[in-house]
Amino acid sequence: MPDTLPQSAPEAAAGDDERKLVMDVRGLSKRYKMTSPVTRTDKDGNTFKDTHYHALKGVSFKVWSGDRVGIMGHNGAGKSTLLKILSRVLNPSDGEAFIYGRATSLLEVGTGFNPKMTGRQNVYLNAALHGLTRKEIDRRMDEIVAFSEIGRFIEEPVETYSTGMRARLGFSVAAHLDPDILMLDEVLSVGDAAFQKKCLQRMDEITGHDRTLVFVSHSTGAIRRFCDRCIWIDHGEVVMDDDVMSVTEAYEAQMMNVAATYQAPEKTETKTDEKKKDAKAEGPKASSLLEAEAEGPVAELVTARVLDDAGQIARSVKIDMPCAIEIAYDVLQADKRVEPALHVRNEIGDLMFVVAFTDGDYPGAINEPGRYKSRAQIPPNLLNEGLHYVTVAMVTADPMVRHQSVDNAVSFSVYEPQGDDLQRARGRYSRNFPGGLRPRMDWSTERES
Ligand SMILES: Nc1ncnc2c1ncn2[C@@H]1O[C@H](COP(=O)(O)OP(=O)(O)OP(=O)(O)O)[C@@H](O)[C@H]1O
Repeated sequence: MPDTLPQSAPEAAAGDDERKLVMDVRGLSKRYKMTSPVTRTDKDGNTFKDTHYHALKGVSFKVWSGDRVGIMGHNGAGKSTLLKILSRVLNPSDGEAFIYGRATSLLEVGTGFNPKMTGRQNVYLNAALHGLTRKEIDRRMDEIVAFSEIGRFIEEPVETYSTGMRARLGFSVAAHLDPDILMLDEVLSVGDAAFQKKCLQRMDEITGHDRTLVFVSHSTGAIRRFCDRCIWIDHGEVVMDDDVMSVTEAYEAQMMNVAATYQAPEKTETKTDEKKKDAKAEGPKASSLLEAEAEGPVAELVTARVLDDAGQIARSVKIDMPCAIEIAYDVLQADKRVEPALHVRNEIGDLMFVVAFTDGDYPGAINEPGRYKSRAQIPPNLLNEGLHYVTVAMVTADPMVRHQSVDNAVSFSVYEPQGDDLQRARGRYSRNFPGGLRPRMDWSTERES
């Protein structure tokens, strides 16, 4: 049980990979002492009083130079505890974490500020603590101050700074220390995503292909934007460690119920009341809003799928690519003119848009019984980043009656791929876009004078 974390362990400095091993985390555990004990059951079924909270339970992983590792998990999963241990702010109860190379954690830099000293003095102090000589600091000082956007406040004591200003200066120092490994906790950068991006761009500049990033976040969008690998921590344990898309998709499926496919439940010969009760059970809710119920159902959704631009089922779609909602449905009565409709909501339930049925191949609408398949394409550069839930409705026109509505039948997340392709709707705006939509408009500009 080590009291301190060694900065390096010589026997493991070279990895079995072509790239260098920069972080070797072996069986890290952390138990916090609690004021009130909890009752637990051991594997033999015996109960006992435990005065510790097990925030991390045997976490192991390796990081190689150039990895950009996202660490994600629910509130209280143990992410910050892990980062604190890696930053040597906290000792583990068990296990070891070897770090090879110069690691900088925003956690250390930001929290290391002396409130009575000016911003400038703190930059000297912190950079010196990280091994920079006075000359090196002098050379970088102007850049650090400019990058932090602190302006003349750099001569004021840090205790007069807002939380955001303190975080910006912390970022700026961290980003100018030329670290081999940069560790960031998104929680500390709340409020200014532009700055976060700037810091990561700076990482790219200074470390080129050997950059290593460990980035803690709740946001699958941020992790996808900045990382290529992701470790999912749940209740203090690593549940998945893989490429960023596989892990974030699995996380969204489990934690946010994202499901790109819907299959109608098997039909049973139950009474209408029981059917309604069934519909309230888990999963997408199917409700029959039936004026025509006496005549039996008019149309029923059978399947729904979210497809990417290659026609594959997709739980996540790139913001600058089209995707499609494909539905199969049974029309059960003649001469009803069935028209499917889609309602798309974002993750906080705001209605983004409603799509009516405008398929020109069926000008007279669908009025023959049978199974139909329709596909509606959502254009690229329309939806904002984040989760989207699609409700599918079966409607008849003249008069307008909604016969079935399957709430949140399918869902998917829109994400922005990495890179700086200005064809995307982002332009040069680096913050998270407010608003439900993020359309790319065709601008035209003429010089008038
Ligand atoms: N000093 C402490 N004493 C006791 N329990 C603690 C302490 N610090 C953290 N914990 C507990 O350990 C667990 C993990 O906390 P941690 O901050 O690492 O989680 P997290 O994944 O970073 O959460 P969040 O996403 O909310 O920031 C939580 O249940 C928390 O209440």
